[in-house]
Parts: sequence; structure tokens; C-alpha cells
Amino acid sequence: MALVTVDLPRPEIIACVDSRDLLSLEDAELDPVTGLPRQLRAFVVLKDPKVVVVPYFFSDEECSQLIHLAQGGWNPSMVGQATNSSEEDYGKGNLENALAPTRTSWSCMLRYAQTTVVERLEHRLANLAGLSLEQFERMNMVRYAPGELFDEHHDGKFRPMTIFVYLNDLDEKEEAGDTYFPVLGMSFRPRRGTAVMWSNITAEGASEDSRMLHSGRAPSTGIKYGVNCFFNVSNMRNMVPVGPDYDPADAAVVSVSELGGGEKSDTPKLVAFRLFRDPNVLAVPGFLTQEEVDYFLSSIPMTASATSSGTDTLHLFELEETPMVHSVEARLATTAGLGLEFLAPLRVVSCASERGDCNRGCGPKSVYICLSDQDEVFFYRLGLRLQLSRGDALMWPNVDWSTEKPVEDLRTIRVHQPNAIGIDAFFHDAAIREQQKARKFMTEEEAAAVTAPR
Ligand SMILES: O=C(O)CCC(=O)C(=O)O
Ligand SMILES: [Fe+2]
Repeated sequence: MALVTVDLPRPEIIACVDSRDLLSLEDAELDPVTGLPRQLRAFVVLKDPKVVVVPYFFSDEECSQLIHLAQGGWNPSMVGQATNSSEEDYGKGNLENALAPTRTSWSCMLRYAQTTVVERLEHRLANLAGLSLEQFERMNMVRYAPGELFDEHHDGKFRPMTIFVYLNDLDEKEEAGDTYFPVLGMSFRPRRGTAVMWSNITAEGASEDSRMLHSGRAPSTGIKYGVNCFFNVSNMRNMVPVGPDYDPADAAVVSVSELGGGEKSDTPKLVAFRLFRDPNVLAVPGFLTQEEVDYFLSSIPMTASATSSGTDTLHLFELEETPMVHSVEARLATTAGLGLEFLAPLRVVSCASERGDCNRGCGPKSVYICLSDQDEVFFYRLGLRLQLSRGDALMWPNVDWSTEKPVEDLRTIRVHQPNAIGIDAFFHDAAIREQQKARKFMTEEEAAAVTAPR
């Protein structure tokens, strides 16, 4: 990520920190409602430089949700091309732009407050760091299949603080997959929900603390999931101001299938209706044909059922998996006015009917296509109730680009009717398709079948 300028001596003896030894499950006394310890405990495992470990900082459910949100959104992790960049670029962190053998993991950036859980974690992280929420960068998820790694690097002096949280446990016998600090002589074992926090700058604050060099070492079996929670020197978290939530009774009701007269002709012509100007919410009646709706519904495994109150993925399609999937993807790209290469894999989902639980998606633009006979999507910050029939689509932005910096737009959060099923589609900021094809992505099944040499 960042170039390291100083060569410091490295101790031969390495201290391995297992957060479960610091605080066992029996001692943690988890609250049955939140899944978190009644009292979070932070352990200072090193005084200078200060390194803090917080066991059970995220609950099991919170960890699972983060992994779920990244599904289909994994891109090969990138590194900065330090040799071509100026000191100024490095200082600003404008560097993650190239594939490199020194970083072979996969990454996915979540959106700010993508769900209520994400928003809650953002606040918890800022409290732990003792820094402002505005300095928080979007959560940067990482995934390592066996053999994949992130070699020695420094998170950068433009990031005063890093909190890295492990989102799953590796096999009990697994000794690899740790986070290793060669200059400190310390190694951290991935433990679900455990946070490790350190500062990347010296106490004086002006320069990089070169002792914080670290690597994410490759697991040998199983997949390691984690999330980078970086605090930046600059304000990053810009949000569109939101007013109070609407009551359903005070909202405008629009029947999407009746827009444009509601006739169904033999030669379907797609028309996008703008239902809200700022933010720009579009509705496209009859976006999918009956045949297409049936096809997507038939992808849902018999055993699939929603397991949480939030958005649940029932089936994730591969990119261009079949000619029908490809043609729907291409239609989405044209209608959204964005290139196909930005469109993430389609997911058939069961939708959330509780406020805050619905996944806004990782990208700057979202699409929802109704597969249920009927649904009502309530944008409770816009006061807009949109009645949908099978095949009708909605599109909206998650980010306001009208000024030069991206501003997160939470006005388009929504709820559905209970048990609604549809397709969630997200357009990313990056050409996700090209990137996803640049490296072989190992599925959970493939990863379970391999052991990487250590
Ligand atoms: O995976 C790890 O253990 C550390 C990852 C890391 O340091 C990073 O992504 O910046
Ligand atoms: Fe790092």
C-alpha cells in the first residue's frame, strides 16, 4: 500500500496473540440480545507503539452480515504504485491502483451506513478510535483464500489509525493466516469479531511510524475474512442531510405498473419514468418479461429461506451466467446509462421489511426488480410508496455526485412488504467485471478442497 522508508531491526522471537486467551467466551458474558459482551474490554498488548486488542468487538451476527454484504462484490485487491507516485500522492493515499503479486487477496468497499448494522459499527469504531466519525473511510473488506496474502506494507501516514477486525475463525489447527508485525515481533491470530487497533503515525503525529509495518499472511486452509477500518487525516464521510422519516399514511402512492397507461403490448417498449427529481428515482414498468421472471424465480433453491430480518441472498448469479442473464444485464446497463462493466453479479434476494435492514448495495447506483406478484417499496425518507408488479424495476443513486466530492445519499433507503422477492443489482464505481476476470476467484467449495503450502 505505502512505501516504507526505514529498515528497522526485527526480533527473532515472535509473540503470538490469541484474543481468546485474553478473554474467553465464558468470561465474556455475551448479552443474548446484542450478541456482544455486556462490557467490552480493550487489552493493551503493547505500550509503545500502542497496540490494542478488543475481543468480541463485533458480534457473530454483525460479522456474518458484513460477509454477506460483500457477496458478489469481491475485486482483486490492489496496491499503490509507489515508484511512480509523488510524495504528495502517497501522503493522500491515492495509491490503490494496480494488481501486484504482493497482494493477492480480494477486496470490497462497503457503503457508508449501508445497513443499520454497518452504521452502528461505524459509530462503535469511531468511539474505540477516539476519532471523529467524519474521518472514517468506507469499510474495506478483505478475503483471503488459501495461499492468498498481503505482503509487508504500511497503511500510510494519511491514516492516523487502523482498526482491523477479523470476521471469521479459521480451523483450530490453522497456524497461518495471521496478521504479522515483523518489527514489533507480534502476530495476531484471526478470531471472529476481534479488533486489533494501532496508530500509523508517530506520537508527534507528523510522520509515519515505521514500526507498524505488517502483513496479512496467507491462510493454508479455509477462507479468511476481515475488514479494514481506516481513519483518515481528512474528512471522508460526507452525508446528504436527511429530514425526518415519513409515515406511510403521509406518503405519495404510485402504481408503477399503471404508469404509461399500463397496457402490455406484444412488442414491449421500455419506458423509464422519473418519479423523484433529487435524488433521481426511476421506475421502469415491465422491465422483465414473464418468462424472465419465471426463470429468475426458478433459480431459488428449494431449501432457500430468509435467515435474517435483513436482505438475504437466495441465489447469486455468475456474470453472464446464461444468455438470459446476460441479456437482462445488458438491458440494465443501457437503462441505467452505465457501462455493463460496472454491474456486479445479479442476486435474487428476499427483501427486508424493517427500516434500516435493507441492503443499499455496495455501489453508487442500485436497481431493484420485483419478482413477487406484488410488492410495495417504501422510500420512507422521500415519502414515496411505489407499488410494483412482477417484472417492474426501480433505479436510484446511493451517492450524490453534484459536487466534486462524493456525498453519501441515505435518502433512498427503503423497506419492502413482508416476504417480497426480487433482484438486487448494483453498479460499482470501478469496472468490476474486468477486475473480477483478472484473477481466479476461489469459491468457498474450491477453497475447502485445497491446502496451500506454508
Ligand atoms: O489481513 C490481515 O491480517 C491484514 C490486512 C491488512 O493489513 C490490510 O488490508 O491493510
Ligand atoms: Fe494493512
